Amino acid sequence: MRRDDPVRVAVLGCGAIGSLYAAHLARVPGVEVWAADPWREHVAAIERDGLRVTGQADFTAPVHARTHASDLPRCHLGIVATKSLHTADAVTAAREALADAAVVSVQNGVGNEELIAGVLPRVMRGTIVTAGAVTGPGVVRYDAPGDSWLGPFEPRPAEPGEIELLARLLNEGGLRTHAVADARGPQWTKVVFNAATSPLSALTGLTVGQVCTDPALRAQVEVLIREAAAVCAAAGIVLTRDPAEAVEEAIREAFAHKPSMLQDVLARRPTEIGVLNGGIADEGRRVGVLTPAHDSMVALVRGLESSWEQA
Ligand SMILES: NC(=O)C1=CN([C@@H]2O[C@H](COP(=O)(O)OP(=O)(O)OC[C@H]3O[C@@H](n4cnc5c(N)ncnc54)[C@H](OP(=O)(O)O)[C@@H]3O)[C@@H](O)[C@H]2O)C=CC1
Ligand SMILES: CC(C)(CO)C(=O)C(=O)O
Repeated sequence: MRRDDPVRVAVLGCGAIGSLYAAHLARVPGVEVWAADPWREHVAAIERDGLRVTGQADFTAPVHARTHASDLPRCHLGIVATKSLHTADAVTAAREALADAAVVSVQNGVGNEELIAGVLPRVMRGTIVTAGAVTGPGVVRYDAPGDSWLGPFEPRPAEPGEIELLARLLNEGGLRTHAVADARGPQWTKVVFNAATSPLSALTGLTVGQVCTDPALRAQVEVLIREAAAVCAAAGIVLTRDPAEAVEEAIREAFAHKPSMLQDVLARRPTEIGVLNGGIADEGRRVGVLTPAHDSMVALVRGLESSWEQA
């Protein structure tokens, strides 16, 4: 990269999270953001009017958008922000644009980095607590701020300088981000929180704050946390914060947010239950810890999904 060249960042999946990260990065001088998303009206609106952020921030940023990742130029950095079910397709379609890029997953759950590394050379683990939802073509509502953590994906790591560069650009754009040497702790800490709260929201229709403040549901949240924490302990994964603290923070900062799994249920899309509670259950089997509560969540959410096919 020459000194005066823009830093080009590709964003794959320009939904809630892709839009928030694309818009914040696009307002950093010297950064050019290219988003790929199949939704034609959204892409057309972004190209025409820019990407508008409402809610916790209010600005519009110039983002290039395309419906096909094969139309993106060569980029230095990539952000994968599709749902996990679409990770493999998204990176495969973007393989030319990202052939020499360092690429991060900002998705929830486990297993996305492995899929990205199956196609692309240098990968980062990313964990984000930022929350939002797309409210119409070209517009994303920023529901709750939150830190992001970026670190190497051990089998095919991005270079430390690339991780620091992306963290610096996100910080300059207004999203507080930490470059860390080992991102597994933050990632599993978020997985535990999501797996303890998102399926309960998805099954009841309640926001994250409502789930965490309803005494009966909160008791289930605690059971799910205890089971997941036992799996992490047996697997040698060190959580970076007490999940109970994350629950309190969600009540304070994101009370009215509908978790992305609830957004999926409301839109009758397949959820990420398999990479959240399913990921914990798989790890539990690997290390010999039973996970009946997470198994129940997987069965219930999968049952809900299959009811749509049968309706
Ligand atoms: N929403 C939130 O507040 C949070 C979400 N997350 C995580 O972030 C990730 C993204 O979630 P979210 O932004 O909510 O999801 P959205 O559904 O809002 O956005 C995903 C976007 O990716 C698009 N897409 C699907 N397939 C492809 C493809 N092959 N190439 C490019 N784009 C594609 C989707 O289009 P289409 O709809 O047509 O399929 C959609 O527009 C998930 O892992 C989620 O768990 C993490 C923290 C908070
Ligand atoms: C923002 C948060 C933490 C809410 O549960 C989330 O990860 C999601 O919506 O999936």
